[in-house]
Amino acid sequence: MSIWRFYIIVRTLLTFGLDDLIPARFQTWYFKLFRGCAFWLRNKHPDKPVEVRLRLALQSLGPVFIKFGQMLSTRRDLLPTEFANELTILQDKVEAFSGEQAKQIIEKAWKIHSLDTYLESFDVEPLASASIAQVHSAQLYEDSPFPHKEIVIKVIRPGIADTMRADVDLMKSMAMVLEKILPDGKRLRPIEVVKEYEKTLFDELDLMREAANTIQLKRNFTDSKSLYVPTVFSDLCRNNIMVMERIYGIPVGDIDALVAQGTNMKILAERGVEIFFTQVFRDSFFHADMHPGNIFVSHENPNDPMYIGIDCGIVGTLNKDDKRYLADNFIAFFNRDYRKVAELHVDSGWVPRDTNIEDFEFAIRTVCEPIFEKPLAEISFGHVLMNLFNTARRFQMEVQPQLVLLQKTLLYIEGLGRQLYPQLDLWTTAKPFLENWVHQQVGIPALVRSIKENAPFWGEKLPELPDLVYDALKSHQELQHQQEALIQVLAKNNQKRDKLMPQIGHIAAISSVLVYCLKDDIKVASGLLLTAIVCWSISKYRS
Ligand SMILES: Nc1ncnc2c1ncn2[C@@H]1O[C@H](COP(=O)(O)OP(=O)(O)OP(=O)(O)O)[C@@H](O)[C@H]1O
Repeated sequence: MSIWRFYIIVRTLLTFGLDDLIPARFQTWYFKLFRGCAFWLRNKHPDKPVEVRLRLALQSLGPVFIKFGQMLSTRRDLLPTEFANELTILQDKVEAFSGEQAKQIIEKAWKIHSLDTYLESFDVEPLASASIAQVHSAQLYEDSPFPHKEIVIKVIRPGIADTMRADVDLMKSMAMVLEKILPDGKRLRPIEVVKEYEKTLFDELDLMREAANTIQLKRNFTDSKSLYVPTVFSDLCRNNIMVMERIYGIPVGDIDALVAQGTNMKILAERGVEIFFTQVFRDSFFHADMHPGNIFVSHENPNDPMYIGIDCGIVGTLNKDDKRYLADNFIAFFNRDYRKVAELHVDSGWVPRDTNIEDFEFAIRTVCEPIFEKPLAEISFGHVLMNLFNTARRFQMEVQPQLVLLQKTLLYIEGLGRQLYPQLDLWTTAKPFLENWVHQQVGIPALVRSIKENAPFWGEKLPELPDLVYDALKSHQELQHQQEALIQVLAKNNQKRDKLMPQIGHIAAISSVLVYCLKDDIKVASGLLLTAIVCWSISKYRS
């Protein structure tokens, strides 16, 4: 851990007066003494509210803290609303690194001496520069084996992995301290929050992963009229480099340009919601970094507009249970059946079995009923989900990260849809997707689907079937032989046992006569005679 970096962080936090966030009872006399002596670390922004100071401090601490703040802004269960609102406006602005350096990184990754080997030209001026990577445009040779000449190359910022590692380690240490000193430390789980963040952050560093995600998304939307995903040239991709077709479109946030080219805004807004629900309920694979910088609209066919999606660094995947959870809850919600929502949570084991259903139902009703004061068309699914998660967490539900990612994406999509077309009726657009999915899960369609799903397995096993039948018949025959042999052995044993009984009977009868004649003992003689009678009777009964 770098002492200097630690000092910078402490200095930033103090000069933005964030020690105000430490509860009074933890502001010990030695802390106050230190604070008083450190005159060069005075709060330089006393006029600003503390949430604004927090945002500015994170902004000045660089990419790792900026992205952390952005992630925290979606955790309204952990942060007060004014803090969460403020953190949503954190900007990921960083200075570009030199184009020459980008060239060297690419040459090293491709193991070539000069980019001329593959590229006709390379634009040293970056197209865009973000905290983790920078994007350059380039042109391939006319006769290159790749399908597009105009390409972009995304290059990971040099040294960023080390900076991120050092910052995340420092964050973890701070989280440990916070968990101990904050009165609400146990509930806020700062260590877990940082670990969750660490995973997302380091995933973004691997561009092979992003390339694979992009290829998957493109495959899912092959021949789609709604979404185009640029082609990735996987042969040229490396962990720190990604090469893809260059796309030309209107950034989705540029409403004026969209209107100017005569885009049908209603269809565009509806398609955004449709694409999202198709990804969730059909593909179980969704783009989870839907900020406006990653979404473009094609110049072609403005009346039948098509989106272009880039940057699949963060994607979410859902399993069957997650989808069931979403569909069942949404439908119960829109029927305002809070009891059902509570029961679903308990029956499925999402909240502990001993949860008081009435309390849970009441808590959900309290947060959701005000949402339904609005007309159905204006309701935000994202807010419904957010309120549900926050309530469920109070009842000890561990909300899975993929569901949090989905809820965040949903908020983006809804915001975007309403920005494009304020009258967008979300419920009408989304309902068919939910109902269709639920319909697919029960009854005949579910049976047909299950047969379809298992068909490849049976198709694979079918050629082996005659051999399997032959083997089964053969072993049945062998078993029959073994069974017959066994019956014979048992029959022999039974014969022996059948002879034994009368013999014992005879011996007992003779002994009875002898005992009576020689010993004159009537009791023993009668006992032996009785034994003889029993043995004869048994052998008689068996035969
Ligand atoms: N295939 C492409 N064609 C044209 N421009 C592109 C392409 N890919 C990326 N860009 C440009 O580069 C910008 C940044 O790309 P991208 O979002 O992939 O990078 P990033 O480092 O993940 O950025 P951020 O974290 O801000 O999303 C885009 O907003 C877009 O302007």
